[in-house]
Amino acid sequence: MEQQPLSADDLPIVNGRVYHLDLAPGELAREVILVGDPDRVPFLAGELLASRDTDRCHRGFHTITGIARETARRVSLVTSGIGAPSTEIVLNELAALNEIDFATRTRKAQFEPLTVVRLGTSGGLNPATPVGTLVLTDYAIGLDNTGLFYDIPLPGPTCFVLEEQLRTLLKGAAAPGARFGGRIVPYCARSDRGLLAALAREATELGIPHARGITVSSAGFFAEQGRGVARTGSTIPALLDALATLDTGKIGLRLENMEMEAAFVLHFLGGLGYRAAAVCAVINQRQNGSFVADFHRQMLDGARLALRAFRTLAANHQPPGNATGA
Ligand SMILES: O=P(O)(O)O[C@H]1O[C@H](CO)[C@@H](O)[C@H]1O
Ligand SMILES: O=c1cc[nH]c(=O)[nH]1
Repeated sequence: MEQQPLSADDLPIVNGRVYHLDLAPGELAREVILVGDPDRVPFLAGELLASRDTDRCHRGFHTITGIARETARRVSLVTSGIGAPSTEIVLNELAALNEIDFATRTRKAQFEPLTVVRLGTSGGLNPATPVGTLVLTDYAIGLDNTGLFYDIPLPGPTCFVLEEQLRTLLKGAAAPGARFGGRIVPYCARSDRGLLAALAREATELGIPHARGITVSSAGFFAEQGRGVARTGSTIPALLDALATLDTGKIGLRLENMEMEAAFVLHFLGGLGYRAAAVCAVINQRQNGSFVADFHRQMLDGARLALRAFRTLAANHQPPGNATGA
């Protein structure tokens, strides 16, 4: 059946470029490092790229594409902005750049999957994991509702168990009489297994302090992460204490960190059949209140892991591996 072209409203394209990122299709590499902070893009580009072919900045979304010095492979450094709603816009536009023929506004008959590593900062939930550690996300629990608008099958039975455990925990921890108690719906996603394994191997090989575990992706930074700064009430004031009691049982993984984008990235890109994983530095310990503001070293380490993992996957011609299994 012939495809209906996407309308100008479905996919806004201005002067041949996607509306928010201001990128044209040839300006995106198939391998992407996605960071929250736009300033991280020129920093990583300056440290890691031998040359650049694209440098665009629009609405705070900075993108630089070029050749990585260490791997001689083309990579795009892309800004997600903060949180799932901003990330949703960015990932849809990346997918459109990869899949849509801008001349006909129809989906190409064939396209290669993107490989995306989210590289960010996070708050530590496991007191045994020191500040400065890179957490490689095995599973991510989304507490934003952006992910719920994408009806993507469960990636496996472990995600089912984690969703149930978190749903029960959040419902039980809500403040008595809270208007929205029991109405925060968690969803679970996981990193591409091949990409995660490659990142872990590289981290071990390079001697970079790292841990693997579960990441909680919140809808905001303050009440959504258990910070009681505002003068309003909170639906789950004891969120951190509640999370600390979670026993994932047989799964054997701990909650390691809390940030704001990983779950949506893994959920959405996994649903497209793309490869995605998340690497986030622990920059503070939520249990003891510490916070460090200089994490350049960790961002460089994380980006190197991603570049090297991209090279390994390409050498092995490994297809995305998130659709089946646990
Ligand atoms: O360092 P980035 O990638 O922005 O990630 C973390 O930092 C921001 C909050 O300070 C959120 O985006 C959170 O996910
Ligand atoms: O505590 C933290 C630290 C970084 N990013 C977050 O979202 N939370």
